[in-house]
Amino acid sequence: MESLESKAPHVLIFSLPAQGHVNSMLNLAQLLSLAGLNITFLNTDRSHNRLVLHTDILNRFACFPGFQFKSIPDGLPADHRRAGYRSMEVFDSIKLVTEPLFKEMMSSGQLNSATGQSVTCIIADGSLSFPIDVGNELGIPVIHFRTISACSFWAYFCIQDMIEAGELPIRENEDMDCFIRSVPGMETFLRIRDLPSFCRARNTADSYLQLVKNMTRQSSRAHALILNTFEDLEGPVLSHIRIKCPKTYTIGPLHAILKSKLESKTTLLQSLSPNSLFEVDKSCMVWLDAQPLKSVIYVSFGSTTVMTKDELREFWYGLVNSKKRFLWAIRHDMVTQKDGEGQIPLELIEGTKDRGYMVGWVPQEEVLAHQAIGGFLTHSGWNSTLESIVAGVPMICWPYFADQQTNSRFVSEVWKLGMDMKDVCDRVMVEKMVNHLMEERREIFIKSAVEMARLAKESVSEGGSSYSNLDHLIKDIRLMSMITTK
Ligand SMILES: O=c1ccn([C@@H]2O[C@H](COP(=O)(O)OP(=O)(O)O[C@H]3O[C@H](CO)[C@@H](O)[C@H](O)[C@H]3O)[C@@H](O)[C@H]2O)c(=O)[nH]1
Ligand SMILES: C[C@H]1CC[C@@H]2C(C(=O)O)=CO[C@@H](O)[C@@H]21
Repeated sequence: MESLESKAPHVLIFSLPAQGHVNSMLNLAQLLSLAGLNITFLNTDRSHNRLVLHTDILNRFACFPGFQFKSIPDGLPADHRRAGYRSMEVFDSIKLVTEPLFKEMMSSGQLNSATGQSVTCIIADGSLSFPIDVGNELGIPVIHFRTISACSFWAYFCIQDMIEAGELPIRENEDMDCFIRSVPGMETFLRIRDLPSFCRARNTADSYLQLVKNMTRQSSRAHALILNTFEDLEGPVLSHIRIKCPKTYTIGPLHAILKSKLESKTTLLQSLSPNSLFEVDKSCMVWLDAQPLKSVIYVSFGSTTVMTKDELREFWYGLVNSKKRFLWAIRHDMVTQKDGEGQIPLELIEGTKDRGYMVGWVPQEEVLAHQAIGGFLTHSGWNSTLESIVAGVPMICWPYFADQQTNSRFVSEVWKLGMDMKDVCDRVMVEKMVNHLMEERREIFIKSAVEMARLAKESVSEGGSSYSNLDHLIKDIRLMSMITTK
């Protein structure tokens, strides 16, 4: 006779080594820990070491007795510049080095909890498919967590259809403003230039195009799919995704749901701090305190974007010429060739002294929530987009790569939360966009930004869609730890 035996749920969470991924996966880990689940968080050695160096992460999770960090090499040399398209090289090294080690760690029990309990469920980064195979071999269910938007996930998912319809590869001299017809639900607004950047490959055999096409389809093989989004934002595209991945849990914005859960546990509120792989410089908060209400445009291109010194100069001139105040987070490795000290034109230095503040890495969530912030010039990374939405801050989008090209189209054309300046980088355009966002067209954007922020907050409050979906996910994880015995 069959009976059900209950094992305490022990979830292994495995993140890709990139800021945008580690950030949202740690937020999920904290939420599941708050719900009483035992969690092992597997990071790469480098991500783990940087988190320990730049955050209070060990302290923050110390209050959860069932929580532990583990780490694994990502196979790249320590001095590898993990920025720009070179960040994609981690997929080769993971295949070569991390994948076999992961199999070994899983089968030898090295990832068991501190009390020796084995893993009952794996939540793997949706850009890694080998954990699904390992889970299948060991009889452990695997949930994919893709840290991008539903709209870009769906565009990736349809790459094969675009190839079969002859829309990819993009032909030489193709009009980039032509609409794409083979991404269901997006026929009336998605242009070629809005496809994830990997779709710009001239050849369908391109290794990155193949990689993102294949990895995305793998999510259908997972037990479930988690997306960091909410129903009111991406409902229509989610109904297409659910045809392929029926159990799709939308539980975002994760940073907001975590904040709302922690607010009800006042003793834990201090555990709300950035999951940063970079050293956070908080000096900008003092500068922001001294700026008038909604007067500052915050500029950041995230953790991976790189740009040439010419592009940097165009942005800089555009900002200074706009005569608006600006706070600019410039990572030390963002510019591909460094300018000589003396080459910065005096008018830029003067314009910045008067109205600007530049810093390496800021506490972004705090910055966006500051009353002095009136706009965000962003690369449209998904975390940044969600953080801006929750803060009700309208955006100018300058997408760099991957999902960002699709996110920026949705921000401007579908959600009307700002403007998209993809594929253009000149000072006149930057100046014009900044003035439109901060002044001329401000009212229109603010109206939709305020409404979307309200919907986002509603979704993470008790009774909201993300709030309930998180409860369902937790129930699902608990159910998985009930194993059938003879
Ligand atoms: O000075 C800064 C700049 C950024 N951030 C934080 O860093 C994160 C950046 O994440 P995101 O906006 O998603 O950008 P990327 O770091 O570029 O993230 C990668 O991962 C994302 C999620 O998969 C993808 O959407 C992006 O395209 C991909 O580049 C956000 O939480 C920001 O709050 C800071 O704390 N301080
Ligand atoms: C390195 C990038 C390729 C795929 C990942 C991604 C995704 O589509 O999930 C988004 O941005 C990146 O960090 C990853």
